[in-house]
Amino acid sequence: MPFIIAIDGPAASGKGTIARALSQHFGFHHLDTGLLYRATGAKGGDPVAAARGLTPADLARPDLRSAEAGQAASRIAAIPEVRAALVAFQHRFAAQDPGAVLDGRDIGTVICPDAEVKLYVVASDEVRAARRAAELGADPAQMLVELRERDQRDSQRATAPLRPADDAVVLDTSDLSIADAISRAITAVDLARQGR
Ligand SMILES: Nc1ncnc2c1ncn2[C@@H]1O[C@H](COP(=O)(O)OP(=O)(O)OP(=O)(O)O)[C@@H](O)[C@H]1O
Ligand SMILES: Nc1ccn([C@@H]2O[C@H](COP(=O)(O)O)[C@@H](O)[C@H]2O)c(=O)n1
Repeated sequence: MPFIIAIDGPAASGKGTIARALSQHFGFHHLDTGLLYRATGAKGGDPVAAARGLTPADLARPDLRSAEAGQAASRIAAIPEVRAALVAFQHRFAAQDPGAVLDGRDIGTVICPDAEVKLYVVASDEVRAARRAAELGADPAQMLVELRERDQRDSQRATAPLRPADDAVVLDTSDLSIADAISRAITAVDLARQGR
């Protein structure tokens, strides 16, 4: 049975950074599920058809990390048929040996509710905005508005809203260096592997 690590949390909290590090440390596959929604939103046209027809080339578009692509993703992610179209791909990905790390908004609650480890990564709004602004070369105040708008939409939608699974370990990275955040995540996974 593959070992599954589910990582969820609000925008720019550090999910992807931790997920990449865990996948390298444990030799697991990694899927940034936000990319599926970003690519769907960026395609334009009917979002349900776009989600059903996603190709590897769509996922490799160079413009997917922008704030605009994030907002477009968040809007189409509220459509239940879009989410349904992306489930099978995520399940296939998670089924790979020896294990997989998936990060997103509904991994521990909807996509992989039986994941061996569930992390819910958070950081204060201001810290997240500052980090994302530094990454994109953008204005922190503008980023704060953008992230809050996206978080609100993601957590208030009816289907698969952003929320921690009941059995998730909450990891607040506000005052943690990247190395310390990764180290805590590795410890959480090591504990779960010992108990397997
Ligand atoms: N603990 C940390 N300390 C400082 N910077 C960090 C930390 N964790 C992540 N970062 C930086 O913050 C930014 C956002 O991190 P990351 O992309 O991992 O977040 P995310 O939750 O995956 O975002 P998204 O929801 O948009 O996919 C990146 O520039 C990353 O390098
Ligand atoms: N499992 C997921 C992953 C992402 N979303 C939506 O996509 C947006 C972009 O995600 P990033 O992780 O790249 O920031 C995000 O704001 C969500 O609306 C999702 O719904 N479920």
